[in-house]
Amino acid sequence: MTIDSKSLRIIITPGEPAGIGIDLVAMLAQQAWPVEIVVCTDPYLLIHRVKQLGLPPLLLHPYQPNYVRLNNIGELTILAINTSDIVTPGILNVANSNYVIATLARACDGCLNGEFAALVTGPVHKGIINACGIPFSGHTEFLAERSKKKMVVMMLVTESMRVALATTHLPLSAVPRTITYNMLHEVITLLVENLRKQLRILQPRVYVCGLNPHAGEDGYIGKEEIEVIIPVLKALRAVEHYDLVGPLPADTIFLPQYIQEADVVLAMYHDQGLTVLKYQGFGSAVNITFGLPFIRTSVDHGTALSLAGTGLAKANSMKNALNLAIEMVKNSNV
Ligand SMILES: NC(=O)c1ccc[n+]([C@@H]2O[C@H](COP(=O)([O-])OP(=O)(O)OC[C@H]3O[C@@H](n4cnc5c(N)ncnc54)[C@H](O)[C@@H]3O)[C@@H](O)[C@H]2O)c1
Ligand SMILES: N[C@H](C(=O)O)[C@H](O)COP(=O)(O)O
Repeated sequence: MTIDSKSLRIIITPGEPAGIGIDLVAMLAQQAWPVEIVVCTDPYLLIHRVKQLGLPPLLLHPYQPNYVRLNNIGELTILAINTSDIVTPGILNVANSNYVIATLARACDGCLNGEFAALVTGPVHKGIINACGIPFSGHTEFLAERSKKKMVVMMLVTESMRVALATTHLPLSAVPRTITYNMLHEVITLLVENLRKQLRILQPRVYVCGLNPHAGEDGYIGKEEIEVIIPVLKALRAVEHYDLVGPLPADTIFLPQYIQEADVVLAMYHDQGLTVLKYQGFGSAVNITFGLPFIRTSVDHGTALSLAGTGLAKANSMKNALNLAIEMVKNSNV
C-alpha cells in the first residue's frame, strides 16, 4: 500500500539491547496497527529475541523513506543500525552503548526532518551509557539537546492521573537552586500550552506541589514557596488567567478529591511525583515530553534486565505509548 503521508509513520527505538525493549517490540508486532511502525534497531537482534521468546517469526521490511506500509500482524519495518558487540539478554555490555545512542540520534533527526510523525522510545540504561563515556541523564534531556530546545517538560499519564515534573534527572541537592522564578514560569507555561495543543485540554487545572514539607509552612520550613512558587503562580493567574491551584503540600495533593479536580499535578522533582504515579499505575502509564518540535512518548518502566528474553515482560505501557502517540498525531493534524 503506497500512501504519501508521513503522518502515518512512527519510529520506535527499543532502547538497551540487553533489556526488555526489544521483547516489547516483538510483542507489538503480534497485532496490526493503523500506522507504519519503523523500528530503529539491529534486525538480527530482533530475529534472535523473537526466537528466544517462542513467538512466530516476523516479516521484516527494510525502511523505504518514500513508501509507507501499514503494519499487518507479524510485520515490522526496520531502519537498521547494528549493535557493536554480542547481546546477551539481562547482561549489560558497555560496547553496545554507542548503538543505543545511534538509534536515538537517528530517530530524533528523522522526527526533526519530517520523516516520522512521532517517536516512541523503549527503556535505556542510563548507567551503562555513562560507563561508555557518554554523558547521558535521560531521553528527555538527550532529545531536548539534539533538538536545540532549552526547556522541555516531562509528564507521565495513567487513566486517572497526570503528573508533570518541574525538574527531571538531577541530584536532589541541585533541585532548589534549579527552580528559579523564570524557570518555573516557563515550565508551567509550556505545560499548559501543550496540554491545550497536544491533548486538547483547553483550560487545564494545574495543581502545583510545594517543594518543602507542608509547602514550607508559611516560611517556617523552607522559603522556596514564598520566594519563587507563589509569585510565579500569582503572575500566571493574573496575566495568562491560568487555572493554578497551590502550592499544596505534596503529601496530600494526591488525595482522591484533589486528583479528581486536577487535570495535572506539577511536582517539583522526579520522585515527589513519580513515586505516587507509579504506585498507582506502573506498567500501563505513558511518559510524554512536551516542548520538543515533535511528538514523543515512552514507556513508564526501565530495562527490567532480569525479564529480558523470558516472555515475562508486559507490553501494556509500550502499547499505550504507541496508541497515545497515534492519538497525538491525529490531534496535531486537526
Ligand atoms: N524509559 C526509560 O528509558 C526508563 C524508565 C525508567 C528507568 N529506566 C532505567 O532502567 C534501568 C533499570 O531501572 P529500575 O530497575 O529502577 O526499573 P525497572 O522499571 O527496570 O524495574 C522495576 C521493577 O519493575 C519490573 N518491570 C519493569 N518493567 C516491566 C514490564 N514491562 N513488565 C513486567 N515487569 C516490569 C522489573 O522486573 C523490576 O522488578 C535504570 O538504568 C533506569 O535509569 C529507564
Ligand atoms: N523518569 C522516567 C521514569 O522514571 O519513568 C525515566 O527515567 C525515563 O526518562 P526519559 O524518558 O527521559 O529517559
